[in-house]
Amino acid sequence: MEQINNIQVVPCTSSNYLKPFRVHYSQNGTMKSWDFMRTHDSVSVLIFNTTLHCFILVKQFRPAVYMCEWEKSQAEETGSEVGEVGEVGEAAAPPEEKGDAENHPQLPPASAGVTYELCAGLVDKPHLSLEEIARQEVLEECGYDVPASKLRRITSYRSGVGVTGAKQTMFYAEVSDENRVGEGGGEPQEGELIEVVKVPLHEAMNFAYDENIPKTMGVIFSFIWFHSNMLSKYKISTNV
Ligand SMILES: Nc1ncnc2c1ncn2[C@@H]1O[C@H](COP(=O)(O)OP(=O)(O)O[C@H]2O[C@H](CO)[C@@H](O)[C@H](O)[C@H]2O)[C@@H](O)[C@H]1O
Ligand SMILES: [Mg+2]
Repeated sequence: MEQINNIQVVPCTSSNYLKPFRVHYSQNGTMKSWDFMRTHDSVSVLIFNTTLHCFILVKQFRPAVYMCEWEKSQAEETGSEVGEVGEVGEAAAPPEEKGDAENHPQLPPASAGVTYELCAGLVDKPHLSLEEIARQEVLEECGYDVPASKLRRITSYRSGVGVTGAKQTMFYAEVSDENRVGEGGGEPQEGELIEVVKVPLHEAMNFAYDENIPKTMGVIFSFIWFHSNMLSKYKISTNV
């Protein structure tokens, strides 16, 4: 269980991960503007362990998810509406007054910010192919060593079309226990704290649609993709 405290929200004035802009443009003769964020593209990987017949997901604390819950709890506490974007910063009091779960048991538990996700990573190394980046993420986050050539491209899509428009490319990797070379868990020097989670194949569809399990769209889509494309290969032993 994560322990989150000393929360402090400050304006983000420069970042290696995102840059906000406003674009003005003319569409069919009408002047318009749009606020957007430049971010990195990304890769994600559906990992299926053929020895254990389970999917390998990662589970991690996501500050952005937690802050949505945090803002909701602040609004409930003060009786105000959940604010406009930007008000999180204004509502945030210094940590000694507000940001500490011990003094403020009404703060959401850390688990409110933990999500189940596909193994994924940012495309931030221009000299590497998407497959090579995906391979590294599988190794670092989940501890399986699979050659880039064994990664099968499922598809790509735009994530966050209203705000970032970034492209994510999804891969499928079949692994076995023999490919397991470590614990995974992410790169500690990058501050990554990742838990590797197994979802048995026969539980996957219930998992996908269970709204009590916080997860990304990638998990849901990829489980359905597996169901319609790969299931026949594994059907006999799973009775699905
Ligand atoms: N906004 C941010 N602020 C501060 N530090 C940050 C940051 N974004 C990344 N980092 C740092 O970069 C490290 C590496 O992150 P990854 O490359 O694994 O991407 P991540 O899995 O977070 O996003 C992947 O997964 C999520 C969820 O699926 C997708 O939204 C995303 O596009 C995909 O790359 C993080 O552990 C953190 O240290
Ligand atoms: Mg990641």
